Amino acid sequence: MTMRSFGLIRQCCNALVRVPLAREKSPVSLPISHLSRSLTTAAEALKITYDEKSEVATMHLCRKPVNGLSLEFITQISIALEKLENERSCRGVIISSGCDNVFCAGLDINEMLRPTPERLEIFWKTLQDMWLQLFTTRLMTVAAITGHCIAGGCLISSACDHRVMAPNFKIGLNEVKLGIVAPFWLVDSVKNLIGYRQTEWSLMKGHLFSSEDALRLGLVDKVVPQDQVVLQAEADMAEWLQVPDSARHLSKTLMRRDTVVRFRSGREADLKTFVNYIPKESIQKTLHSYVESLKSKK
Ligand SMILES: CC/C=C\C/C=C\C/C=C\C=C\CC(=O)SCCNC(=O)CCNC(=O)[C@H](O)C(C)(C)COP(=O)(O)OP(=O)(O)OC[C@H]1O[C@@H](n2cnc3c(N)ncnc32)[C@H](O)[C@@H]1OP(=O)(O)O
Repeated sequence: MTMRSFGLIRQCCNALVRVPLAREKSPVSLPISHLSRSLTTAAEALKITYDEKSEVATMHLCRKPVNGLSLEFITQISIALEKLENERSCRGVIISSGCDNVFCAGLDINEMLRPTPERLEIFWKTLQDMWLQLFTTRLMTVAAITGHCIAGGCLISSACDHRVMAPNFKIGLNEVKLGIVAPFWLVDSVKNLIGYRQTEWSLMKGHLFSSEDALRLGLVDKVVPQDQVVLQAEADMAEWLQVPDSARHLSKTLMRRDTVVRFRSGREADLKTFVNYIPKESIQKTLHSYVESLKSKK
């Protein structure tokens, strides 16, 4: 197998000074996070490899301990996606995790705790952009879900084209448990997979589905033992790439158009809601208690 890492991407990801490169906005300077805490450096957090033979890249999320989506991390993912999208030979990307038993625990909650208004706004815009990129990319996208996949984690997996998950983990939208509400575009992308009622019910309860239930409902496409998830994702990717790229991408565009149109017309209002809602004292209290409960479960 001929593997090479994307020098350009690594280079880009290591130097996070100006963001974002994503479509639909001009670069802005980033206030450096003093809140976001991770056991990995920005350089270690995202590893991209490319297999020339299969024409498939792997985006390995390694922001320990739980791949919490901080502004810097989302920006890295966004830049990497853009680079892969522009790499003509690349036809697909597998998104995998380097965190034990966690694919992604969603947004880094620290981003929402006592945030500065400026950073909060950039954070949400960058998340919106990253989601749109992933949801509409010409690349075939497969999520290799080797662990829990919660809220923002489900944002990533549900934006992909195909999902392989390990058994006995949790997946879904639990935002209400944090006293917040998932954005409509994330809800729409989950609804596209599992239908209205299951989405409504799980959203209102903050219910996380087991891998097995997720398979039954269509929130994931396959459940295989944890040590086979990546291999299965690679095999499924190879099968998917037998379909001509442009026809596959046009079909995806056709199917996702309504969601994208709704997103584009609602994204400004969604941003306003987020930046107004998160700093509220009542929300801050609930978020704080939630973080405390995570820490005290040990
Ligand atoms: C009308 C109003 C409208 C709109 C409002 C606006 C918009 C909505 C806004 C936001 C949408 C948010 C989506 C999200 O993604 S919120 C995040 C949701 N995620 C979670 O709830 C996951 C929480 N984590 C867990 O359940 C577990 O950690 C686990 C199952 C993923 C893993 O369990 P483990 O036992 O393996 O590990 P832990 O010991 O629990 O965790 C290790 C370490 O990591 C910290 N941590 C976990 N998750 C997060 C996180 N999401 N962000 C930051 N930090 C996290 C955890 O506290 C531990 O830290 P310490 O080692 O104790 O310091």
